[in-house]
Amino acid sequence: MVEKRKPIQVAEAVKRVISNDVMPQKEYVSIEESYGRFLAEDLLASHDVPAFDRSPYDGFAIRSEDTNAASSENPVSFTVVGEIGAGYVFNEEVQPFQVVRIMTGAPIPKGCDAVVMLELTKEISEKEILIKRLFKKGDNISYQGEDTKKGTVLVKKGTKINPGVVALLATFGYHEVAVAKQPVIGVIATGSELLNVDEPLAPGKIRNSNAYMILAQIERAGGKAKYFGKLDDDFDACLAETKKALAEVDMLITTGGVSVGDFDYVPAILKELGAEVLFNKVAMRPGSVTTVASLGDKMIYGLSGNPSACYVGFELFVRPMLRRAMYNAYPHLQKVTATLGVDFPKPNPFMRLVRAKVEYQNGTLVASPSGVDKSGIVSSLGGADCLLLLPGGTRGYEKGMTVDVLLLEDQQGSEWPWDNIVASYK
Ligand SMILES: Nc1nc2c(c(=O)[nH]1)N[C@H]1C(S)=C(S)[C@@H](COP(=O)(O)OP(=O)(O)OC[C@H]3O[C@@H](n4cnc5c(N)ncnc54)[C@H](O)[C@@H]3O)O[C@H]1N2
Ligand code: MOO
Ligand SMILES: [Mg+2]
Repeated sequence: MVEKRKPIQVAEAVKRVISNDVMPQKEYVSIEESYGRFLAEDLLASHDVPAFDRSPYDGFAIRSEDTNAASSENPVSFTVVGEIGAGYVFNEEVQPFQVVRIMTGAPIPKGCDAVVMLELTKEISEKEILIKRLFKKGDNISYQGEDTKKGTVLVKKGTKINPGVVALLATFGYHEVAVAKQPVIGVIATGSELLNVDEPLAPGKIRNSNAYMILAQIERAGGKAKYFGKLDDDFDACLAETKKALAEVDMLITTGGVSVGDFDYVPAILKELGAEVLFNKVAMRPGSVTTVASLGDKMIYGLSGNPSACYVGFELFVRPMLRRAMYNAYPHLQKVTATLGVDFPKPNPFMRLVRAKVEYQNGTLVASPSGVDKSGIVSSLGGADCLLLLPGGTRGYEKGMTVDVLLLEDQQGSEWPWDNIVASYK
């Protein structure tokens, strides 16, 4: 007798997954290697920026009070007592009616409280300039700490390091950066029909696309993938490889063999391993047979063999655990609303997660499927940058309705996108 599985709602399934603990770990990498990693500590400003009052222009540092009487009819003469470029300090105190020629980025000399741009002065000689208007204290000065103050938390732990964050790390002298250790995620593809990518097609066979897709998804989410190869549908071989892989990884993904077919061995393998199955049926399309289990402190993801179902299963269930394991507080895909670009007349009792593409049309975000909406489809994946969320129900969807979408390429993420998914805002 075929096993009858009871579907649970998507939100409940995700909840069951993330109720498992993760143990983020820290390691240090050089700043050159930090791009794309996740911060393991808050990024603190270790000093004021700027660290000293400085000139934002090429010009002359002045004592503003000396310009009180200056006007175009009454230009005031100043003596140039020195010159400093960025990186140098003028060490004497500037006296009345003296100025220092100063370049952008150089520290304001003692006694001065304003800067006059070169263009606003008249140079009589190397030693004398004229100023024809009044300047106030603070004119053209970048004050110490105006960019940021010592002790400010500039970037939170768990944030993905982008080029701007790298600039901050460098600014504050973090040449060794505390980043989250990348969780190692094992991948096993199962299926006697699977060919290697470099093999020619043969009757009944297909190339193994899921394994490589998952390796890329792991990398996109920030993890480290470890590929254990493809296996024939053979219980003993699959069990042995699963055991071996589990010993070497933080989490394990298998693809294929999770349904109720004669050669779908994943459920029996989980049983044999003594893993606790969190669910084996989710009220979603594609990916309804997605099975997730835990064994000790490790998660085992039995993703479907159907490419679209496999893809969706990763983004919903693996990605949040991976991101949490890198201190990230927004581990789920970011949810936004968009206008539905096409009709979906056929009702579905399960929530549909349609591989789709978002684009701006006259300033409005419009989401349209990136290909045929079936679980076994691979071609829709290439153009997908979001998943349209169409909750299950008795009615279809019309073009123009406002719907929720999950963004696949966004880095901000979401704390929890699964509340208030509305069937249609109309
Ligand atoms: N009687 C039932 N049959 C099926 C059910 C069901 O509930 N009752 N569920 C269907 C659904 S939904 C899905 S999804 C699939 C899930 O199948 P499995 O996870 O068991 O995967 P396989 O049977 O191994 O393969 C399914 C399909 O995917 C192709 N495949 C497998 N691995 C790969 C790979 N690495 N790269 C590319 N394509 C792959 C495979 O050739 C099959 O075509 O079950 C339904 N059946
Ligand atoms: O799990 Mo299947 O992908 O619902 O088609
Ligand atoms: Mg199957």
